[in-house]
Amino acid sequence: MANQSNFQMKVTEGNLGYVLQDVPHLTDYIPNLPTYPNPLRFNPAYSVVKQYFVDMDDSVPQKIVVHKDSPRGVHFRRAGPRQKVYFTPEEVNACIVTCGGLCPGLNTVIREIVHSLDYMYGATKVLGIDGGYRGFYSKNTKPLSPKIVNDIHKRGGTILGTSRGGHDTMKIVDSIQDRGINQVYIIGGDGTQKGAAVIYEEIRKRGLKVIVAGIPKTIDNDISVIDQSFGFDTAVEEAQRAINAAHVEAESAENGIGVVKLMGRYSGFIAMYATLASRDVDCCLIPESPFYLEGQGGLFEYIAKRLKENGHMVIVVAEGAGEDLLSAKNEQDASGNKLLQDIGLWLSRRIKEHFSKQQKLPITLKYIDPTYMIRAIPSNASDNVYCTLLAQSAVHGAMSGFTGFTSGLVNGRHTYIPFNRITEQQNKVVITDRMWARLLSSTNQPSFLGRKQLDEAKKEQESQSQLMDDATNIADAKTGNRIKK
Ligand SMILES: Nc1ncnc2c1ncn2[C@@H]1O[C@H](COP(=O)(O)OP(=O)(O)O)[C@@H](O)[C@H]1O
Ligand SMILES: O=P(O)(O)OC[C@H]1O[C@](O)(COP(=O)(O)O)[C@@H](O)[C@@H]1O
Ligand SMILES: [Mg+2]
Repeated sequence: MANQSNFQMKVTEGNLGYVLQDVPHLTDYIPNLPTYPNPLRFNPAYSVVKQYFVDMDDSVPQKIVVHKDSPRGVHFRRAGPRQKVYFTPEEVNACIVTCGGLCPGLNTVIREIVHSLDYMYGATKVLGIDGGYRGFYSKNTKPLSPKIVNDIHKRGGTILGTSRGGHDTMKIVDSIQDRGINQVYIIGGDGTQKGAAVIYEEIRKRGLKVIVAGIPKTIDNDISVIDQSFGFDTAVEEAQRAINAAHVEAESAENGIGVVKLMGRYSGFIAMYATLASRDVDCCLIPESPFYLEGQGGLFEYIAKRLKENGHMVIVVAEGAGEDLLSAKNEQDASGNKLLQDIGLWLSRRIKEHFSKQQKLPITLKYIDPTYMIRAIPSNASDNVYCTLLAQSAVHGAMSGFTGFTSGLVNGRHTYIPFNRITEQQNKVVITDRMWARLLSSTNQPSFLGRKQLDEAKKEQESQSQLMDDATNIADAKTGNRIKK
């Protein structure tokens, strides 16, 4: 995608190294907007809650582990309802769009946006955009009401449909303007949030009273800043069924090997957590940790060892793992994401060839690819609650006039995160971190890394956190705008 965002983050500094990386507000570019008392004041469910409204100055720290003398660091605006709102119920004309790949919980988020707008704020005009970004300009809208969406959280997928590619900023904003839409809820991953950022900028350029609110979606958990993405918990849980099947198959055969491929194009979180949860996995391969097959310390040597020790083994491989081992095709999907070859199939073939032909050790290998089955299921109970709170936060933020934000959980608190922080880098498993060490110690697999690679990985991690700290600390105190180095 060629679109580049020029998102200018609002930064406020306080005492003791406190930095608020704030989100835009309608009043930043439209002065003298009328405000109204939040209707939740009169809502019997919420009016009795002490301090239900969030203080304008509440913020949530990005880092919670700090040292005695260290600066307080980056904070995000705390999500939640404010005393004043910037829309009357009759005025709200909202729309919802889902983009990118499927993820458990999409329907729950749609449901809860519609319900929150209606039951909390009395806003009844909500449109569904059909089939992702291109639906804004190429398809009819679908009216959404609490009744229409009432049961959708029990279904997988998205009732609105989704797509990759098709992001045409001008056509999308023209459509928003022509339809008189004033709240745009955009549910999607890193690509989608980049698209949302450019839509917000164009809306601001045109001076429109239109909110752009993002809700982060990624089954791969590859969105940075937030604690975890919705649907991830469901995916890890569902992956257990495939791993169990692989284990049963492997255990029942002489020299049985079960190979399970899980999603994770650039980030191996599903594979890592599914492995840690299962305890039946002997080896987990992820994109962040390169591996090799032959020779000392390689995968074949480890497989031979496990088969000798235990008679069977289970391998979990994330779809983006071992990319350097496969011949590159350089193909992309409509959104510009790399199209990957099937690492699971390739690995299974190579293992069979090695053991049956070269080692003359008869093995029985079963390859299970549950990827789309995992992604297509409805969200589990805890993801449903999470989706509900994310959707409610987005609606509170929009009604309070905040815009250009993604609603996300940071250290267990709901926040509004500026788009640029969500899109600037991808969340990846850090192989020099404790979690990957826990995994290595639970499977006892080789790290496949030499001393040199470990040092390089550590250096890269240090320079990344240095970059983050630099970016965080440099802010123009007068204008509150970020200064680029
Ligand atoms: N840099 C970008 N600028 C504008 N739109 C983008 C950008 N990257 C992706 N998109 C759009 O966002 C949508 C979803 O992106 P995609 O990468 O497929 O999924 P995800 O949002 O799940 O990462 C697509 O319609 C795509 O055209
Ligand atoms: O076949 P599709 O629809 O392109 O989806 C496959 C990809 O979707 C993902 O699940 C996640 O992609 P997004 O979060 O970018 O939508 C990847 O793990 C996977 O490679
Ligand atoms: Mg993506």
